[in-house]
Parts: sequence; structure tokens; C-alpha cells
Amino acid sequence: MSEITPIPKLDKDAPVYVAGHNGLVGSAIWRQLVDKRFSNLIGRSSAELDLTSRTLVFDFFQTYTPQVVVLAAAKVGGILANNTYPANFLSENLQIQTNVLDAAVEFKVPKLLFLGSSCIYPKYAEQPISEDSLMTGPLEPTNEAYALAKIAGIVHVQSVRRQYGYRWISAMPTNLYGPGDNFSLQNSHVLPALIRRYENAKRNDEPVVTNWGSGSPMREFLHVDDMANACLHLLENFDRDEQINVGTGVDHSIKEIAEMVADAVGYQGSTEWDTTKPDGTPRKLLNVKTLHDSGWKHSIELERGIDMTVAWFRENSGELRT
Ligand SMILES: NC(=O)C1=CN([C@@H]2O[C@H](COP(=O)(O)OP(=O)(O)OC[C@H]3O[C@@H](n4cnc5c(N)ncnc54)[C@H](OP(=O)(O)O)[C@@H]3O)[C@@H](O)[C@H]2O)C=CC1
Ligand SMILES: C[C@H]1O[C@H](OP(=O)(O)OP(=O)(O)OC[C@H]2O[C@@H](n3cnc4c(=O)[nH]c(N)nc43)[C@H](O)[C@@H]2O)[C@@H](O)[C@@H](O)C1=O
Repeated sequence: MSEITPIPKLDKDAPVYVAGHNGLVGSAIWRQLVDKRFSNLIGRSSAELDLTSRTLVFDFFQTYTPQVVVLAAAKVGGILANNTYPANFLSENLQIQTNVLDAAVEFKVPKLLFLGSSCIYPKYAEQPISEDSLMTGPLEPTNEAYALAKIAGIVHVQSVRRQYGYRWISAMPTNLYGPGDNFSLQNSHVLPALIRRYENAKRNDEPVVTNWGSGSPMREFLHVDDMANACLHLLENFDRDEQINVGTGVDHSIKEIAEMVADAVGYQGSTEWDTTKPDGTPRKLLNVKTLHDSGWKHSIELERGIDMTVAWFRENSGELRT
């Protein structure tokens, strides 16, 4: 494993392709690149460029020859979506990442960031989970298919580094939330689902809200603006074969999260738990020592991040992704 070494700053006039620039993470990265005055940003919606099409992806890379690629396009969803559509999560993610990484090799992209997820680690990994826990035990069944696609992505990036010497890297975010998230009640992650559910219950004077599972699982949350900031930091400050964890190092039970959201929206009713819905992994707190050692730490604490996201939801609830 190579050491963390200073690496060249990103060229602000070079073509930078953000795959998935309309999504939660991609849009946050795009906003920060615009703020930092990157002048040559390239983004395509899935309708404009379906990344599962190898031919379209190779044509796109040949035409635009990006010098930096951030791969934030993926099939993404919460616990129920992952558990219900595992074949889609495996197949679409393998296709998207294989096409983009292969095209990036073919057209000699020197710098690329691949995004995975904390669910790549074993279900019962020692907590907090360090990077070297990868592939040391069985995965959580509700997201095994998605996790295996992401693990293949990590190994793909490592293989390109070994075979071609490009300074590609992989980052593994914890659970993310923030503006532009998917607030679908069925397919989203827990935080956007809770914001929508408690806000609807408050608006409609409903006396009881019912959430999924037992409420006892522990989860760690990072605001997507912090995530985007970490991605840009890592592109300029991290250059190792091994994937790097991106999180806060702090977690809470889902029950605590539900109380925080209820408080943030001002809901006064009671909460029940539907234990026919899956809990998923009991805990997946990331060890963020490597990240902190690289010189980056989050700045948006969870209570403030939830308040910001509730405000965003209220302003944008007419135009939500579902
Ligand atoms: N959200 C989270 O809590 C976490 C996310 N991650 C990772 O971060 C990355 C980004 O996730 P996030 O932003 O939340 O996901 P989103 O669902 O918000 O965004 C994903 C984006 O991918 C694009 N996309 C999906 N399929 C295709 C396709 N076939 N062709 C082209 N584009 C496609 C979509 O484009 P369009 O909108 O144009 O359809 C969408 O904007 C993923 O790799 C995910 O695994 C990791 C850990 C946690
Ligand atoms: C980012 C991550 O996201 C997924 O894994 P997860 O962490 O289990 O994510 P989740 O946000 O969906 O659930 C967290 C917890 O919250 C509980 N919960 C309560 N009420 C609701 C609810 O209304 N919706 C949801 N989704 N969960 C709820 C739920 O039962 C669970 O105990 C995978 O896609 C995985 O692949 C991945 O990478």
C-alpha cells in the first residue's frame, strides 16, 4: 500500500465529468465545483446518456475526453428497494461502473473517483469499521447484491491502478442525506422517508406515525454537502489502492433519529414501529481515522443538517423525486 502523498491540484479548466450530476451526491459535487469556478463541467441525465449502454458511454468519452471523472451515478435505494430488487441493483450497478471505468481506461482518464457504500463491509464487522474489514465476513442479506457490485468496483479501480498506474481512488460513504434526496416513502433511505412522513403527519393532524423495523439499529449520517467537500478533498489529497471510509464517526439509533426528525418538523403525536419491515444490519459505524489523517473532518452536525433538510423539503415539496 502506498503512503498518502501530496498530489497535483485539479486543473480548473480541464473537462470534469460528474456522472449522476442530478442525484443527491452528484448535484452537491456539481454545486461545489461551480463555486470553486471549475470552467469545464460535463453532466448528462440518464435520459441523455444511459450509462448501461456500453456503446453510448464509449462514444461519449471519445467525444468529450474528460480528464477527471466522478462516478456518482448508480442505482441507489433504501433497505426495502435493495431487498425487493436485488437483481436490478446488482446488474445495473455492474453495467454502469464497468462501462464508465472501461471507457475511462480506453480514453486515458488520469483521475477518477469511484463511490461505493458502507454496506460493503461484513454484517458483523468489528465497530467502528476500518477499511481492512473488507471481505472478512458475510454481508447483510438485504443489500448483498448492491454491496457485491460496489466491491467489484473497488477491485476494478485497484486493478486499473496496478495495471495502468492511473491515480484512481474509491471512497465509501456512510448513509447520506440532504437537499435533492429521494423522498419516496417506499424506495428512499430512512432520513428522507422520516422527514416526509412526520411532515405529512403534522400537516394532516395524524395522531400516530409508523416507522419501519424495531428502531434499534444504529446508523451514522453525513450531510451531502460535507460528502461533496470530502470528495474534492480526496481527489487532491488521497492516493491509495485501498478504499477510504467517509463519515462522521458518530452514530445514533433509528429511534433517536425519528425523535430528532419529529422535533425538527414540530410533530407532537406518537410513534409506532412496524417490525414486519427489515432492520438490516444492526450497526455500521465507520472508522474515519484515515480520513481525519488525510486532513478532512465533517462540519455539519446532524441536528443542524436535519433542520436544513427539513427547510429544503418544505421549500421544494412540489418538485420532489419519487
Ligand atoms: N444516498 C446515500 O445514502 C448513499 C449513496 N452512496 C453512493 O453515492 C453515489 C450516489 O448516490 P446518490 O446520489 O444518493 O443517488 P441518487 O439516486 O440520488 O443519484 C444517482 C444518479 O445516478 C444516475 N443514474 C442512475 N442510473 C443511471 C443510468 N443507467 N445512466 C445514467 N445515469 C444513471 C441518476 O441520473 P438521473 O437523475 O438523470 O436519472 C441519478 O441522478 C452512489 O454510488 C451510491 O452508491 C453511498 C452511500 C450512501
Ligand atoms: C446507504 C445504505 O442504505 C441501505 O441500507 P440501510 O442503512 O439499512 O438504509 P435505510 O436508510 O433504508 O434504513 C436504515 C434503517 O432505518 C429503518 N427505517 C425506519 N423507517 C424507515 C423508512 O421509512 N424508510 C427506510 N428506508 N428505512 C426506515 C430501516 O428499517 C433500517 O433499520 C441500503 O440500501 C444499503 O445498500 C446502503 O448503502
